[in-house]
Amino acid sequence: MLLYNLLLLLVGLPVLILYWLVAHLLAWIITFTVIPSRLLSRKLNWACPFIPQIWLHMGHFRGTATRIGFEASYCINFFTRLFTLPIRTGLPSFYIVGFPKCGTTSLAEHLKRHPALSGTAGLPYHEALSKESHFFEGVLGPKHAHQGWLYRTFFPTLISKWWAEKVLGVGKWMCFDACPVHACLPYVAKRMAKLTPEAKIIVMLRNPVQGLFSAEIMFRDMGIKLPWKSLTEELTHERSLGASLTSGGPGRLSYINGDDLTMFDDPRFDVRDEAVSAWQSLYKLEVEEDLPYSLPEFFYFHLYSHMKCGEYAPLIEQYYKYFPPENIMVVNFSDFILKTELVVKEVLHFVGADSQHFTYQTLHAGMKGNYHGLVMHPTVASALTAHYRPSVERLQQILGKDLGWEGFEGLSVTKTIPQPHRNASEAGSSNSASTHQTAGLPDDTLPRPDQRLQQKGSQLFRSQKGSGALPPEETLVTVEEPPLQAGCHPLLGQSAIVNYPTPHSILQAAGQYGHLVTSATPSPHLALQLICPDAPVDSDEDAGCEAAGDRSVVAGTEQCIVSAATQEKDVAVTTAWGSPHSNMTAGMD
Ligand SMILES: Nc1ncnc2c1ncn2[C@@H]1O[C@H](COP(=O)(O)OS(=O)(=O)O)[C@@H](OP(=O)(O)O)[C@H]1O
Repeated sequence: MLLYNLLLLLVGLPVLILYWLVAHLLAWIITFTVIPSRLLSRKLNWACPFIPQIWLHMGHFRGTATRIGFEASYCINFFTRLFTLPIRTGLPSFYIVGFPKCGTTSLAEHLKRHPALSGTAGLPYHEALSKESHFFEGVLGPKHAHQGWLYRTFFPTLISKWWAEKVLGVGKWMCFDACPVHACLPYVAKRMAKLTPEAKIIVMLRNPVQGLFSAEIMFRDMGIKLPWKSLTEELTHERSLGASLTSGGPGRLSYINGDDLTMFDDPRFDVRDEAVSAWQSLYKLEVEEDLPYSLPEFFYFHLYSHMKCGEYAPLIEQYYKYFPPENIMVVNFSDFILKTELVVKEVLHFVGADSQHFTYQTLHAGMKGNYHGLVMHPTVASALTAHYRPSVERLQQILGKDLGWEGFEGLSVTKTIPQPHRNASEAGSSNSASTHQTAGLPDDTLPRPDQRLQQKGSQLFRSQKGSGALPPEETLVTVEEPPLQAGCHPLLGQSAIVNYPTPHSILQAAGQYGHLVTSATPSPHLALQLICPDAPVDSDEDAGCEAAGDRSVVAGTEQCIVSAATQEKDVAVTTAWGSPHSNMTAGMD
């Protein structure tokens, strides 16, 4: 063994160094003389469309100089990595998948201090690019966000492995990607599972209201002109559920507050149909499919997407769908900042790194925001808190614990939901499906805050569990506009028992499941029903409805009864749907 190492040192190392130098030289030549470097920079600016704004903000000379320096070093770095691909064999053993502004930079910095762990091989001087690849976000172009050989270019060479394992003897070398945007993009878990089915997943979570504000502060601090009015400004036009709802336009932030469904006219929270369908279409992207060309622009420049990033539950469920639960670790930001050392050691243990070789050291908070005394306006904060309540409740139910976030007290923590599984082969995963515990939810059971509500007659409603219909005194509220393309989708033929602890949370869940027909006054007999807005009435594809035994046509729409009565605690949700709809990519080209 000693002889082998000596031989490697004397022969292998000089060869590698020579190879490294040649690769560097080539990368420099290409960067400064050839078109590919322009294309590469264009791809970077496509994936991170705010970058040009940062340069603009710096003024002409400083901006231009920074741009040249940044693009050149980015290209040199990339081409060097590309030319040394044969000695880059590692894909991540684990990921810090997100969420943004939840302490991912700090955690990554701590982990990188372990001699057996390496982050990405991106620009070493760059706080973000040295830890996050943005690969699945399409930083190498919308066509390449699934290609394993390209993904390998983001990770260190065999030299790091050899150094850690053979020279330092600190155990198995591992590399990781800590790109927090990945958790926000619902198609990513599937792609990760395909490339690295055995990988471990670390998810960091923070009070979503704080996370959203932190993101806004970061963007504004970078000089990015955000197309929405700051969250520091007061909320406009609050209306309560009632007669006025009929005149309410679609696409407003809505939430359930006490017994009221409250909506806002505030344009910041305007949720257009296209945005909703575009977001939902991301759940349906296949592993090898090209990313929608307008994805980055849509992602970074719509408050809607940033808000969606804070609705952690359906996004986290993607990971439970494609990875075994024992491979997923959830870190609460509040724990992380209070007990950093403990959490870091837990993470090291989770990923299988020996903490004997690690000495904890206090580090500065990575990506710390410059708030300049700014605070979110209280009306906005309380609206957002209320908006996120259903999703946080759901999250707590998935995790089976109270996250202790301010404004989210008193939510249910009964661990209920994730059960079914995902066919691993569909993701190309080698994991056995039976070992997977996944959310019993469809790919795109996303909260639908953008419903136009209308009073409706009780004939819309049919109770399924037990015998009868709702008690006559129940008033039914139907969401019937807009007939969103993606609103009805995907539970096709599945069924699940979901435990909703209060009638209230049913209302919330109904909001998540799509179009809602439910009682305005929650009661133990509360029921919910989903409408498939434009499923063909006589289509064969409506088998789901038939299986559920309930189907009716009202005002040209097909109704699929989704669930029936609750008896305070349990709701049998038999999902049954009409056909999912086409044109799921509305709003994106
Ligand atoms: N140790 C510690 N204590 C307190 N706060 C901490 C710590 N580590 C990270 N942070 C805060 O985490 C926020 C940055 O999160 P991320 O690194 O995930 O941001 S990013 O998505 O990568 O841009 C950012 O939050 P804000 O300052 O509120 O913006 C950091 O300050």
